[in-house]
Amino acid sequence: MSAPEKHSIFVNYLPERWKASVQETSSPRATHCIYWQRRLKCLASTKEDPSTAEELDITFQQDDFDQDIGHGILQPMLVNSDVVQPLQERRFQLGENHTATSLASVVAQDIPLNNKQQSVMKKILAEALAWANHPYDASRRNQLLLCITGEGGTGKSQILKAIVAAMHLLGRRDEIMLMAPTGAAADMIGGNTYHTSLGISINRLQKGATASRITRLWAHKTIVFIDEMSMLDLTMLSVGNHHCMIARSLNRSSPDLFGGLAVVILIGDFFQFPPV
Ligand SMILES: Nc1ncnc2c1ncn2[C@@H]1O[C@H](COP(=O)(O)OP(=O)(O)OP(=O)(O)O)[C@@H](O)[C@H]1O
Repeated sequence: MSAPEKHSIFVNYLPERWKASVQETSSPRATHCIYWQRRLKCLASTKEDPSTAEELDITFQQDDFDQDIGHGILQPMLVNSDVVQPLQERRFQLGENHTATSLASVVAQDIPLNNKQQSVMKKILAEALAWANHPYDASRRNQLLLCITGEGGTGKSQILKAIVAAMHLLGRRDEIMLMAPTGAAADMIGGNTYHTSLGISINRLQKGATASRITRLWAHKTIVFIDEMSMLDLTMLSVGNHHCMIARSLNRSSPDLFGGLAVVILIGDFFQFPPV
């Protein structure tokens, strides 16, 4: 159908009192503009002018507006993925006597986890629960050193996300250190860079201030995640380990890694990014 034909059909469809002004214009685009302008004006004045309301009712019978939502205003609506239960509700579900298994199943309601992810998560949480409120004790401590690897998209970060959520439920989110070798990778997990977290700097003048900040940062930590591990070479890992040992005031002869934190987790895939 040609544009003028469409235009005349459209004009015929309009209420009588609008036709005159619309017919004065020859362009279909201009007609549309006038039409919508008038309708929007009518929407705003429906209450004050009953005759306009009547006319609108007739016009809207062939329209795709949903009048139930009130004056055609679009309302924000929740979709399924937005319906996340409030923290308090999840804590109530969890109860006082929680275990790693019950904690994992509560978290899995919001963050889907497959069997492998769940078992890794339970292992980490069991350790975190066992060491809650315990000061470092080298004679008792058996560090959990974990390496989570797999191709991109296999759900490694999902485990991290679930652990953070679980610790948040327990009110122990602050006990997790999240770091990655680059700013972009650190951003992805809501953490800091490896260098910032461990005070690794080439600027010697800042050393004193950095040392006290790092000591405070690493106090009362239970779990450390190092994401994108393939981007760290052995030297950088060793430097980080050394800085952490100092920050946590660990005896230098101790065989424990990363300041003797209960859980040390490296995540990544050696087939992805090489050391930076
Ligand atoms: N068990 C699961 N059920 C449903 N979706 C999942 C599950 N595990 C992970 N996903 C989804 O799959 C996608 C990839 O997961 P994730 O980012 O954890 O992979 P990854 O192994 O960390 O990838 P990369 O190495 O690229 O960072 C994400 O959108 C995540 O939400």
